[in-house]
Amino acid sequence: MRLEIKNLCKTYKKGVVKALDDFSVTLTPGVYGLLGPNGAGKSTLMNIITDNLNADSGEVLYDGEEIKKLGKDYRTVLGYMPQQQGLYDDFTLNRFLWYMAALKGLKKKEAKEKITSLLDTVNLTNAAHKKLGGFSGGMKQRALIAQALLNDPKILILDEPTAGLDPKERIRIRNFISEIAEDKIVLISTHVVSDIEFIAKEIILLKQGKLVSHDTCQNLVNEIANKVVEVEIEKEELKYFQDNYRVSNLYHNDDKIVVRLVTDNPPENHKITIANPTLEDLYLYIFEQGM
Ligand SMILES: Nc1ncnc2c1ncn2[C@@H]1O[C@H](COP(=O)(O)OP(=O)(O)OP(=O)(O)O)[C@@H](O)[C@H]1O
Repeated sequence: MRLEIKNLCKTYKKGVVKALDDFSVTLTPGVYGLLGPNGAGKSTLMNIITDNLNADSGEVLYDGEEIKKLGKDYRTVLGYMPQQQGLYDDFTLNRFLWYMAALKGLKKKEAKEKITSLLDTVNLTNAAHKKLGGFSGGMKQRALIAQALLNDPKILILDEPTAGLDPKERIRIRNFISEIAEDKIVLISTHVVSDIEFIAKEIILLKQGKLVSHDTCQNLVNEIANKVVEVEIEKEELKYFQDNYRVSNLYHNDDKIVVRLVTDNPPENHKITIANPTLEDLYLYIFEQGM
């Protein structure tokens, strides 16, 4: 199974805003993390992949066939969790899931089984008869994930699935995504590096609509080997370092401060220790400009 995304371009406001700029990548079963800052083009890409938005040019192919031509056949293999918006606040969760199951064309028996098991999976069985309007942010996220899985999709597109979740829920959802990903193509967009650092087989880095890089987390962080350093500084020096370096972390050590920097040019005249780079360091290296 393959999803080929080829040379996508998309602009808004009559070409003034370039949201996607010749973006290409091929996905096979497994989890992909789509990482980029606000406005990078993540939602635009997901909307095109889910056929909710037309690209200006380029195409998306599912097993060699254009998704536009596949139409309904493509929708039956697709699960999409959009960002929280327009939830049916007056619906109970149960009614919402039955409604979504009907839209996806599930038979009654199939829908009943699926809804029961998904409610358990997302830990919302006890809330099934409560209205969505009274749900917390985390509960809404879990309801949206459940609806995306109703048709047992082969391609699962998740737009910031852990936004608004507390750490316990975040871990639960992350493990669950990892578990179900075996025979699916799962694309997760996020700003939160830890959501995908350990479960993604590849990370796709998107900046101003352009593909910066896509590779395993290990290969990506290897690109900044020797560029991550811990430096012991005086308190008075902190502002200088914050203004002139990418500071990915800092902590106090007696009367000194230790700053973690991601840099091509480590400071001289300081005690420096080379540190093991993380995906968060890489994110900062790529997306924090002008340093
Ligand atoms: N309907 C629209 N009309 C005009 N400009 C838009 C529209 N949708 C998105 N944009 C612009 O296109 C660019 C990409 O936006 P997009 O929402 O795809 O990015 P994103 O990476 O998903 O951002 P976020 O993380 O904030 O959701 C941004 O500059 C955004 O302002």
